[in-house]
Amino acid sequence: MKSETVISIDNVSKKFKIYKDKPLTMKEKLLRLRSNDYEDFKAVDKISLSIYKGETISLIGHNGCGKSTLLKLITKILYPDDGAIKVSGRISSLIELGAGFHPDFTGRENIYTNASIFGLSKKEIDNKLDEIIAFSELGHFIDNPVRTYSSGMYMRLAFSVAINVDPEILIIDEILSVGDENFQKKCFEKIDKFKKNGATIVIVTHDLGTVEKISDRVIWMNAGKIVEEGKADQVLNSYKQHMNGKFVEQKQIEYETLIDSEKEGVTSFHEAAVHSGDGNNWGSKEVLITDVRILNKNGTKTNAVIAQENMIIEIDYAIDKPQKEYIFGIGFYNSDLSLIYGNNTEIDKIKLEDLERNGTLQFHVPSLNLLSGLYKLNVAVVDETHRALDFYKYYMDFTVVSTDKSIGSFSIQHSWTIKNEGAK
Ligand SMILES: Nc1ncnc2c1ncn2[C@@H]1O[C@H](COP(=O)(O)OP(=O)(O)OP(=O)(O)O)[C@@H](O)[C@H]1O
Repeated sequence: MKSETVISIDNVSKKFKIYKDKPLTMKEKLLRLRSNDYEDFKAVDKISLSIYKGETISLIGHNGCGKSTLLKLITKILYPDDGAIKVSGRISSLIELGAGFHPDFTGRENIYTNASIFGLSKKEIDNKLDEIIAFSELGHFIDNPVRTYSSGMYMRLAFSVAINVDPEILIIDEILSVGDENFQKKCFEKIDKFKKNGATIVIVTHDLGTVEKISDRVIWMNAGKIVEEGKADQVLNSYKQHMNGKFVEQKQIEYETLIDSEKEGVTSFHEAAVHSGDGNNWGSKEVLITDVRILNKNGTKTNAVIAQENMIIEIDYAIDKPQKEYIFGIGFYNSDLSLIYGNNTEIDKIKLEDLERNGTLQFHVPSLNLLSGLYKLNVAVVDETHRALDFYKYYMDFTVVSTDKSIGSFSIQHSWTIKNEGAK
């Protein structure tokens, strides 16, 4: 594959100005009510990359990491502050679609002006016209001014032109937002044809399924830099793990904010369960569950955990009336409210007889085998006859994020093999 380099990006940087307090109105400008202070922000930071003829490359990364800026630098919509980009071959881009359309011209007229921007002669456009119109599915609307088009119609026309000019290099930014499902399917078929004909494709999309399907190489960007590049499954796996970590971090912040507001008098999960009167808490109260926490692998209280990591459920209790024996239990429910896992100290043959008046029990999970989703936690203490002392149904919700995309609730270690020889 590593044949001819068609796009060479050499130590390229692009910065934008971020205004701290930009004057907005004339009055603010005249009276200098706000400063015009700004900071330089590097959207693309010293990137070097060679893209080879016939490769399909996907750029991935979270919002604002510089993917679109890099595409715009390749297509010369923007120019780098530093470094150099060399492109060899006819390039067509599906970014800023329809930017060159004149609103008063008809769709047909705009095809001519737009396709000529891509370097096609009048004759070449004549030959392609029917194909472009048919692809756009605009029918007789093609002879109406484009200002009368819906945004979807406008995009379809722009897309049809860009994709039908036989580019050697195709640059695509989030095409999945163009048109309905059938139109998108058609676009993908067309892209597939390009690929088979040896065109080079650079695509930006958040649709990781598409990335996995079409890419020869994936480039993961963060804060204007390349974090990792390589084969799709390898880079996507690192990226998904990173994104799961970010998701959990965000959840953690939300959770901590919630805990802070609880301190300020907002009802806790625990109190809510007791006082809601919706039947989620019952028991004789001779033994009380006073608090329950989920701790992540760092020992931090949380309501979001990463699959395959260590998790601990801590249960604080207070004994009002001592019992002959205590059985503590937990249960996990999925979002359909089906019990997916339950365990208690009796099942595990742990006899709890002479407990301190106040104490804490820990339920250790060295590697949580749940799939991504929202789960509910039940916690209970009962006596040796299973009489409820304190029983919480749905004590709290917790989120699990997993890189395993299997369906259901549990991750199961598995492999697929195919046995051909001798199979009947
Ligand atoms: N013309 C501009 N002026 C100022 N800042 C800009 C400009 N264009 C982009 N930026 C900033 O540069 C950063 C990178 O933007 P870019 O559009 O390249 O990100 P992206 O990775 O494509 O994001 P997304 O996935 O949301 O499309 C962002 O912080 C954005 O706000």
